[in-house]
Formats: sequence, C-alpha cells, structure tokens
Amino acid sequence: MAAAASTATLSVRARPLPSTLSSSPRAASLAPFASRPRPRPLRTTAAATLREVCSGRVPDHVLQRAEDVGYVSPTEVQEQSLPVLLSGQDCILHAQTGSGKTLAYLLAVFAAIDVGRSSVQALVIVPTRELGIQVTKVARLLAAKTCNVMALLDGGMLTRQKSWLKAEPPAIIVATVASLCQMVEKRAFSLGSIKILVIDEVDFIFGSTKQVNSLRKILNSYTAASSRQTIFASASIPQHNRFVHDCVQHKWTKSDVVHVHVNPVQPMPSHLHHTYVICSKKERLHVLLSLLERDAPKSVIIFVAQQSEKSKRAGNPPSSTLVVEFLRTEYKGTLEVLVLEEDMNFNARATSFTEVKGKGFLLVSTDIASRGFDLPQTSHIYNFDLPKTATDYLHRAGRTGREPFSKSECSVTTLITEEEHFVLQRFQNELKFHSQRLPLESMFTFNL
Ligand SMILES: Nc1ncnc2c1ncn2[C@@H]1O[C@H](COP(=O)(O)OP(=O)(O)OP(=O)(O)O)[C@@H](O)[C@H]1O
Repeated sequence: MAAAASTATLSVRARPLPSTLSSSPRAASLAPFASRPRPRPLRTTAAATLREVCSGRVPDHVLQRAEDVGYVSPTEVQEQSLPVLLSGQDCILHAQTGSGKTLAYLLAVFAAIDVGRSSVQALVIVPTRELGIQVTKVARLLAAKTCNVMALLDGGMLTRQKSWLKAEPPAIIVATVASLCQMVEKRAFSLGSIKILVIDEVDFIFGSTKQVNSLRKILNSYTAASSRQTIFASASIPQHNRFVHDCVQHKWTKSDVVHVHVNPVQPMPSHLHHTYVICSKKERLHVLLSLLERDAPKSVIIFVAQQSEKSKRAGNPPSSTLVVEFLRTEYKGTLEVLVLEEDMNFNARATSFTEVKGKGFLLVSTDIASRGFDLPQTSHIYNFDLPKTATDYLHRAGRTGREPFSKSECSVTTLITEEEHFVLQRFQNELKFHSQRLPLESMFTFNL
C-alpha cells in the first residue's frame, strides 16, 4: 500500500553570496541559505481559496477563468509559492510531480504582463513539443482571448509564425529552446521586452548537451536577469543547493532568488503504490499482458527504453515496436494501443498525442512522455524497461496520480530481471519509497 503521508515543507532563500565564496561544489553546498522546516500535509484542501492567495495581484478575469475550470482551492505548492511568485521575486519552484506547478507559474505570468502592450512580455521554455502544447493550452484557457499566446515548438510552422510575430507580437510565448533560438537569430523578434521568464523541467534542459548552450544564451545574452523575473520549475533538481548557488553566480537569476522546496523529505508522491515483478526478458511481454488483464486500468502508460545506436545498427526492433505489435495482437481489452517516441516524425507524434486525449489509452512511450505530461486519467504506469536513473523513475511514476485532491491510489509496476533488482533497490533508497514484489506465479495463474 502507499507510504504514509507524512510530509514536511522547507523553504530556502538564497542570500547574496559573499565575494570570497569559491565556486567549488563543496563551497557551494556551504552557501549560507536560511532554512525553515514546516511540517504540513501535502494534499488537504487549503483554508484559503486560490483567489485569496492571489490577493489582487492576478487580473480578475484570469482568476474567474481558473475558477470556471475548477481551480478553486490552491494545491500546497501553489499556496506556498504564489506569495513569492506574485511579489515578482525570482524563484526555484521545486515540488513533486503533479503538484500544480504549471498553474502557479502561469498565474505569475498573468500578474507580470500588461495585456494592453503590444510586445512579447512572457516566455515559458519547455523541453518538448508535447509539454509545450499542454502549457499553451492552459495559458490560452486562462487568457480567454484577452491576450495572444503563441507556441513556438519544434515541428511547428516557423515560417508562418515569423510573420505573425512581426505583425502582432503575442504577450506570451511558450517555446522549445531550439525553435526559440532559431526565431531570435532570424530576428523575428527580440527578447528585450521580456518581463518574466519561466523554464519548466529546468534540470532536464540543463542536463541536455544539445540545449544547454542555447539556454545560457537565453538566460544571459538575449535577456538579463536584472530586468526580468526568472522562475525555474521541476520535480527534481539534483544537488539543489549547488544549483541555487549557480543561479546567482552565473546571473541566471537575481541574488535574492527564493528556493521553494515543497516536501523535500519525500520526493515521491505518497499516494502511488509501487510493485515489481522479477521475470526473464523472454517472459516480460506475457507478464505485461497478465498485469493489464489483472489490473483493469482506466488508462496506461507503458515506458520502454529508447533504442540504442548499437541496437539500431544490429537491425534489432526497438522495445516500443515489440510491445506495440504484441499488444495489438494479444490484448483483448478496450483501451486503444498508441505509441510515442523520439524517432517518430512530428506529425505522427502529434497524432498520438491528440488521440491520447479524452479516451482510454494504452500508450507505449519512451521517456519523451515522462516529463510534464498531464493525462490525469492515467491510473497505471508500467516500466517495461527499467528507467536509467532514479530521476527518470520519479518522472515516469509521476505520470499517474495527477489529480491533486483525489484520494484514489494509482500504481507503478516495474518489470525487472533478477540482475536488475539491485538497481530498483537503489532507486527506492534514493527516492524513499517502498515497492512490493508481485510473485511471478500469480501472473501466470491468472492467465490460466
Ligand atoms: N488548484 C488546483 N485545483 C485542481 N486541480 C489542479 C490545481 N492545480 C493544478 N491542478 C491539476 O493538477 C494536475 C497536475 O498539475 P501540473 O501539470 O501543473 O503538475 P506539475 O507540478 O507541473 O507536475 P510535473 O512535475 O509532473 O510536470 C493538472 O491536471 C492540473 O490541471
């Protein structure tokens, strides 16, 4: 069963660094941050409403829209971060998956912009096209046509968007790093008028060798920390004290950046139930099928590994193809089998992403779906291939249990070989969750 919901909250504020502070990791970990632990439950309904927490700083029509779509009570991360975000301070928003970070930073965006001005004032950077589509949708929903929200995403119609940008600059742009830099370098627009910059899944973007140089340009050359509010968001910020230090040192943020770290002692949401099955590689497809029959899920994401170059060269099919082909012939349930992976072209990706909305699905995906994907109907996650790192496990697991005030338990099941068991145990220790073993025999008994 799920671990007990014992939680604690820690808000950490970065003070200006003494000039003598060395940039070594050790020195960074000694940076003088004041910390204030405050235990509180994660998912109870807050006493104050979202409107009260926003106390006159967010335009009324935006709050009205938020209420109309059901955002009435703030989640814990919203309750804790909005006073900081709406005061205009720079912020590192660090809280569990599915805790409502998107609404928190978008409310800050609407508080910062002036819809009467015709210039690009807010920029939200996301790691993938799919997450960009999602964030754009929420931003447009809150804007309710009072201002333009443009999505500049990989695979988009950049030529057409270039002329739109010139003719009528949108107040808010949601962009992937590559598409944004392409536009800025083509001088389609400048980022000089940016008042607020949000980088979602910040650890992922900084961790990507392809994106990090462009990201640095966005942070330091195209715009300056002193003239904008900067918000970094993620459920996982490894070595976060070091990161806060780097933000100040490299001028990615101002020196009084606030690290809002919700629930630091328990990175994994407590309402997720984790199980695992030890089986051989050959048995995995049948075990997966048995689990699907046994669990009768509402909607599912099955995570597979991205195919390595070596395996491609050897002419092997990727895990995604194996799983999809097997399920399309053997699975007799009602969920639709869909696939999403990096190697698909953008049109095929868009089709899968659209089809996944609104009906029961069995989505077979690489880690492309593990960051920020918000499909609240997902009741079960299966790791067909073990994730590479504990952080990857955390983000995959976080694709379920995404209804902030729901008490229903959602499950994450990992299929591993005997040799992989210690890796899963390492993830458990690092992320502080318990995983229950399901006996292999029970799978096959069920199938008889
Ligand atoms: N105040 C609220 N009331 C009700 N539902 C909310 C509220 N805030 C957010 N949600 C819903 O909670 C879900 C998760 O929110 P969101 O996608 O912002 O999580 P997140 O913290 O960004 O997670 P991740 O780190 O996985 O990206 C969404 O379906 C969103 O609509």
